This record gives sequence, C-alpha cells and structure tokens, in this order.
Amino acid sequence: MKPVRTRAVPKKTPAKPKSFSKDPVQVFCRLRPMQNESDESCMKIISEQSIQVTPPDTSANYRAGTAKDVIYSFNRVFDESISQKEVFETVGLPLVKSLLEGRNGLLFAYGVTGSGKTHTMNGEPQDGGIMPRSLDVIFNSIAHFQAKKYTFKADRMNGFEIQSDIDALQERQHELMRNLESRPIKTPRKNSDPDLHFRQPDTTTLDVVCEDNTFAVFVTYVEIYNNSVFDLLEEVTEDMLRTKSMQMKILREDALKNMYVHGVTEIEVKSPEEAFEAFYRGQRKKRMAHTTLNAESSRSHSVFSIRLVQAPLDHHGENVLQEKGGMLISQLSLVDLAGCERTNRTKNSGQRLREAGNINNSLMTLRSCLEMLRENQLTGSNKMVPYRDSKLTHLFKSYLDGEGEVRMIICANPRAEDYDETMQVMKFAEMSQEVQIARPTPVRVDFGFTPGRRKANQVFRSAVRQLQEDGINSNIPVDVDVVYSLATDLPSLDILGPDGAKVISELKEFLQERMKHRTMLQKNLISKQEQFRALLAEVERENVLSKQEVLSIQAQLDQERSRMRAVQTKLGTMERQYSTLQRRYDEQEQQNQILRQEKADLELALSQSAIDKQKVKHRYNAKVAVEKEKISYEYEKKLERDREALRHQVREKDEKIRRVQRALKEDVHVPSTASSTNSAANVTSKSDGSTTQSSNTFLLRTPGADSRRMGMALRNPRHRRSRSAEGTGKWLDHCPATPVPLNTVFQPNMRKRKSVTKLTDVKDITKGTERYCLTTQEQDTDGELETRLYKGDVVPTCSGGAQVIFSDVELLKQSSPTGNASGPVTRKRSAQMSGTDVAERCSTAVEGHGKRPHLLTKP
Ligand SMILES: Nc1ncnc2c1ncn2[C@@H]1O[C@H](COP(=O)(O)OP(=O)(O)OP(=O)(O)O)[C@@H](O)[C@H]1O
Repeated sequence: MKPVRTRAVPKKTPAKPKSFSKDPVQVFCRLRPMQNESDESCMKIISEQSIQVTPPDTSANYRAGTAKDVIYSFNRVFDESISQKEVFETVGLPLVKSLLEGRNGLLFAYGVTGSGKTHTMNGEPQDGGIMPRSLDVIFNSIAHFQAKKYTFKADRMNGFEIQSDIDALQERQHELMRNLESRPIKTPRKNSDPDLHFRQPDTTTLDVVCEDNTFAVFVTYVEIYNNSVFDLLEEVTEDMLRTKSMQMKILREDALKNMYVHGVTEIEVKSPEEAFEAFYRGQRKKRMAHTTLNAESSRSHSVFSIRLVQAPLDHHGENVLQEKGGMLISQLSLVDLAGCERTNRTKNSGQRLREAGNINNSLMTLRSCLEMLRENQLTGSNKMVPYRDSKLTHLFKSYLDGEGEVRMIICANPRAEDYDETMQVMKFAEMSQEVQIARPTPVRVDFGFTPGRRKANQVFRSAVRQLQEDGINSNIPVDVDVVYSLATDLPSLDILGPDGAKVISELKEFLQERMKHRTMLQKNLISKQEQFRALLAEVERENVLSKQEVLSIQAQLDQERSRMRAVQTKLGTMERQYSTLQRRYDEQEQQNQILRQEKADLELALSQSAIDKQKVKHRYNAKVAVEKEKISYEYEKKLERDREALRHQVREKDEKIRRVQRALKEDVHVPSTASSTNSAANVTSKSDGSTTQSSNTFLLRTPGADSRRMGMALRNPRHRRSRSAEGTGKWLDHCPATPVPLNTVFQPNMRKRKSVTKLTDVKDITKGTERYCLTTQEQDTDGELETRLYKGDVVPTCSGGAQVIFSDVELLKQSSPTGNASGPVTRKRSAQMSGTDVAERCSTAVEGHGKRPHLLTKP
C-alpha cells in the first residue's frame, strides 16, 4: 500500500517570541521516617499542602522565649509513608513530560544532612527514586522512535550536530573496534554499588512524543565540590582515581545564553541500564563520607542531566532530516544538593569542616539568588543577582534567569534534634515559591511534512514486504512530496447542446476556484518566502554568533597558549633553581656527614683521653700518698734527730755557760774568749758612734736569747736581695701588724705593692692584684726567729671573687753563730708545700685576719 499522499503545504512555524508567561517555583516537602521510635517529632502534617512545625524544648527559639508553632504551605506535603512511585508521579513525571515535549526542567532536592535527599533522588534498585524512574519513563516513551547511535553528536558547545548515516555508521564501527581492542579503565566497584539485577523498572509511558521525530538521550554527571565543578563521567587513569585528582571544569555560556560545563563528558545512552551504568560509574567517584549524622553523606552537590535531542524525519518518514534548525534539545537536571549542616552538631573537623563550609556557602548563595530574584520581581527593581558567587547558582543561571520549569523537593527529618536547621530549610522553601520563572516555549520548525508519515512509511514497507513474500512485483515508488497544482484539470469546454450556459457557468466556477487557489498559493508562497527569509536571517545570526564565539575561543586559546608558554618558561627556571638548590643541599649534606663523623671521632678520643687522665691521676695520687707517707716518716725521724741534736747543743751551751759562770766566779776577769761564743760580740764602737763589723759576721738580734732588742743588720756584700718576688705584677703584701724586724737585706723585692696587715675588703685582693705574699714569723725549736714568705698568684673566680694559688714558700731563718756552723742566716726555698697548709693559709688570707695568722712550723 502506498502511503497516503497528502496535499499538505509544507509550513514552517516561525520562531515563537519569548514567552512572558511565568510559573512559580513548585515546592514539595517530604518527611522521612524516624530512625528511632523514642525520637521526639516536631512536625505534624495538617493537610495535603501544609505542615505544622512545633519548636522542641531544645531549640534555640525555645531557649530565647520566641518559640511558637509555624505552619508552612507547599504544593504538596508527603508523609513518612509515601511511596517512591507516588513522589515521582507528583514531582518528577511532569518534568519528564516537559522534557519529552522539548522543555527544560530543573529539580533540586534540598534539606538537612541525612534527611533523605539522595534516597528521594536515587532510591534503591528495588524501589527507585526520581532519577531512575525518569529514565524508565523516557525510554518507555521514545522506545520506538530512537535514532541510531551517533546520529546526533555533541558539538562541545552545548549543541548537537546531525551526522549522516554513513558517518554515524563509521562511528559505531569505531566504537565496536575500540571496545574489542581495549578494555576501558573501569572504576572499581564499591560494595555499596547496587545490584541492578533486582531493579524494578517503572512501566509508565507518556504518550506525548511526536512520532515523526527521532530521539536520542544523552547523560552527563557532574559534581560541585568545594565550589569547583568535576566531571564524574570523565575517563580517568587509575592514579587520578586513587588520588582523586580530577580535572576541574569551567562553566560557559552558549550562543543562546545557556550555561553549560565546558568539555563535560556527554554519553549517549540507548536504554535505562546504560544510563545507570554511567550513573553508578560517576557515583563511585562522587565524594561521599561518613559523618556523625549520616553514614553515607554527600560532600558535594551532584547534577545528573538528561538531554533529549529530537529531530524530524524526512518526508519519507524514514531518515532524520539533515536540517539543524529542526532539532529540538531539552534538558532535565536532577540536583542532589549536599545537606546543610551545623558544625557544632556534626563535630566535623579538617577536610570535612572545609567541605561543610563550602556546602553551606553555596546553599547560602542559592538562597540569596532566589531572594534577590523574588525582590526584583515583587518590587520591579533590577538588582544584580549574585549567580556568580557560587558554581551551583552560576550553572543554573539560565534556568533561574531564563526559561525552565523549576521544582524543589524539600526533605525533612521530623525529629526534634534537626528542628533549628529544618526551620531554615522550610523558610527558604516557602520563600522560593514566590519566585516566578519564565515558562519554557519549545520552538518547533514545521517543514510541512505530512504528520504520521513514520507510521505510513512503516505500513507501506510492511505491505511491500508482504507483496514480496507473495511474489508480486512491489517496485512501487514512494512519493509523499507536497503537490503544488492550481487545481484539477479544466472541465470539458465543448458546448454540444442548449446547456452551453451550464458549461460556461461550470467553467466560470472552475476558473474562480482556480483563481482563489492561485491567490492562496501566492499567499502561501509569500509566507514561505518570508519564513525562509526569517530562517535565513536566523541562520545568519547563528552564523555570526558562531563566528564571534569562534573568534573569542581563538583569542582565549591564544591567551592560554601564551600563558602556558610563560608558565613553561617559569617552570624551566624553577626547575633549574631547584636542581641548583638540590646540588647545594647534597653538598651540604655531605659536609654535614663528614663533620658529624669528625665530631664522633673527637668525642671518642676525648672520652679515651679522659679515661687515660683519670687513670694517670689515680696512679699519681697513689704515688703521692706513698711519697707523702714516706717523707713524713723521714721528716719525723729527722725532726727527732734535730731535736735531739739541739737538746744536745743546749745542754752543751748550758754546760759552757755554767763553766763560764763558774770561771767568772772563780776569776772575775775573763779574757776575750767570749768573742767566739757571744752572739752579740765582735762589734766595735767607733768614736762617731757608727758600727763596723768584721767580714763574714753579722750583728743579729735574735728574738730568743737577745730578747727583742732591735738593731740594723750589717750589710754583707755577698748577699743579694731576694729575687723571689720580682716581676711586673702588683703584689698584695700581707704581713703581720707588728713584724719582728729582721734587720736583713733579704726582703722580697716587690716593685709594685700594696701592704695590708688584715684582709677586710675583698677588693684588696680582687682589684688589680696579681700576686699575693703572706708573711709569717715564728720561733723555731732553737728559739730562733723563722720568717716564712708564702707567695702565690691571684686568680679571679667565676663568681667575681679571687683565689690565691700558692706556688712558693720562702724561709728566712737565723741562728746563733755559736750554735750553727752553717752561718747566721739560712735561706731555704721550698716549692713543696703541703696542699692542706696552702689551702688553710689561702682561705685565711682571702677571708681576712680575724686573728693573727698561724705560724708555720714546718720548714
Ligand atoms: N523516606 C525514607 N524512607 C526510608 N529511608 C530513608 C528515607 N529517607 C532517608 N532514608 C534513609 O536515611 C539515610 C540517609 O538518607 P540520605 O543519604 O538520602 O540523606 P541525605 O539527605 O542525602 O544526606 P546528605 O545530605 O548527608 O547526603 C539513608 O540510609 C536512607 O536510606
């Protein structure tokens, strides 16, 4: 059977002017069931459209004393027992219908964290949410009208191109080869991934599609995380997946002022299952996290977009018309917003806290945009709406500012703990209902083709097939072209009888009909010409816009290239600097290594030498102790011997004296034999009173025998002054207050000195004094005067005082010429002072004399 040949004149509907009719944002509210039976509810549904919220005792309102019941009204309120299907039919299905009819739609799921947004949007495989049901309905509705894959191809500027059958076929073959050759990188399945085998598809079919069109479905899935857009369907390497370093996407505006994600992966799907496969692939990359309030909380806003592309079939009702103008693109965006949350409840920190901050900020911007839109619409003002403050609002600018059907489903958890946050959500939702959005008006171009041509073609083809099967020649041409003719053929003009007038009137009628028809065709032609001109103008406009866009993209590209070059140069410089620094660091590290080694060696040597020193010290201490003992023993013995000798001498002297006395008694005049025995003898007085002395003799006043008579020592050229105190330093001469005059030249030679008899001021010893001399005088065992000079160096101490380190003892001793053959004065020097004696003297010296200094008894 030949398809119906119509006489329809091809009409092209001119582009409709922008619709000025507006619809408010439709808002629905869904309560989720309580988790625990013991939880207190703060919400009560009072009608299909209204809900009452009562502040619990724990709420901020209650505490502030401003608590009161509030009733909120929405397009519909769903209670806890509502089914997913019912929610879909009320909220989602009208949007799917609009999509199939070529209108754009946007659905937000908004609410506090854990209130059931994801549950409402996605649901479970057994009981799907709005998204899977929408896909089911779309594919059910276009099932028989789908275009072959790759008939439509995304042009990456938010538009589509129609490919020829051959190109589409080639692409299909390439895809097949690709799939055979390489296994695509698959994101690992999570345990939480649903098993689609148990899926219960929605069987609803909408009978609104234009049957003479062909359809294709494309899906994109993006997330807005920390105010950046990421493509969840982008093919990523395993590394990128592991490190979650996906590339950020930018938002752009197309020629028709629609916002889109530049370079987003748009996948053509031929069945709901293919769409789910893509969705769950993206879902695995979506940022989810466990929080206090939700075990699987979305940390980003996710946008799953379904784009439906439809284009009319040609006049045969068989192939897609290769006219870009006939294409109609509609989009449904399903947005699962991340839940608003108060950080003091979630106890989030670190990355979770930053995410929560970004989520709350973007939701706040959405709120501000809708508030500003409402204000502009109510007051007629034209304040700037801050779409660009957040990627979320920027992406949906074309809906809010332009055309589209916007709906919002508020998910609420009725438990009392969520009251404060839920109130904010409710207020925002109620306010949103006052925002008006322009009603979308799909522009369909009428090419004047016969409606129902697809069906006619199908019937015709099946008839041809049937004829062929029956063996009948079925080469029947198909022609459904529009017929342009003035009318049917002229009626017969032969006037054969008296009824010629009738023929003439018929002819007249025919001609009038023809003239009418001609006028109609002329009008039609004129209107077609106008439409064509308008179409041409539109095409030209699009062309100009495209050229402008190309130019701007070109300029951007150039800019990007030059920026990239600059960055590369900088990178090169940085790399060089880095390698120099790295080299220096390595050298330094080597140096440090060597120094550390040397330090370790030195420390080892030091500890070894300390051990050696300790050993030597022990050895010498032992030796010194032995020597000391030995010397002291010998000294004791010698002392004993000396005493014995002295006693012997004393006895002899006594004996001599007694003999002298006896002799004196016996004989009063005694010759000058006493000169050899008298210690004060052999001094002759001169007439001028000066004293002279024979060589090698002294006139000495000993404190013992001669009592305390003073006299000048005779000078003996053989004797020099003591050199023991020579030197440049300043001396502190510490001598007794009343020294026994020695009458000797053997005085210490202190050029610079300060004499003290008592050390009362520490400054005496600390200020400028370098050397110290302590003079003591005492009697020896023979009763002779023994003068000792203890000399030492003054060394400052760290506490600001001074200490004296004795280094020398000088002994000045005199004895009677008769009692000691070795001479009248014996000078001994000793550097061997007992440590304890020196310390005693030293402390006495430094602290000052409280009493007379001790006299040393040891030589
Ligand atoms: N209406 C409901 N019926 C049954 N279970 C529900 C319902 N709403 C939510 N739930 C359950 O509550 C839990 C949290 O829900 P969901 O993940 O959808 O919350 P959300 O609002 O998306 O949270 P977030 O903003 O943190 O991502 C899930 O286990 C979900 O199955």
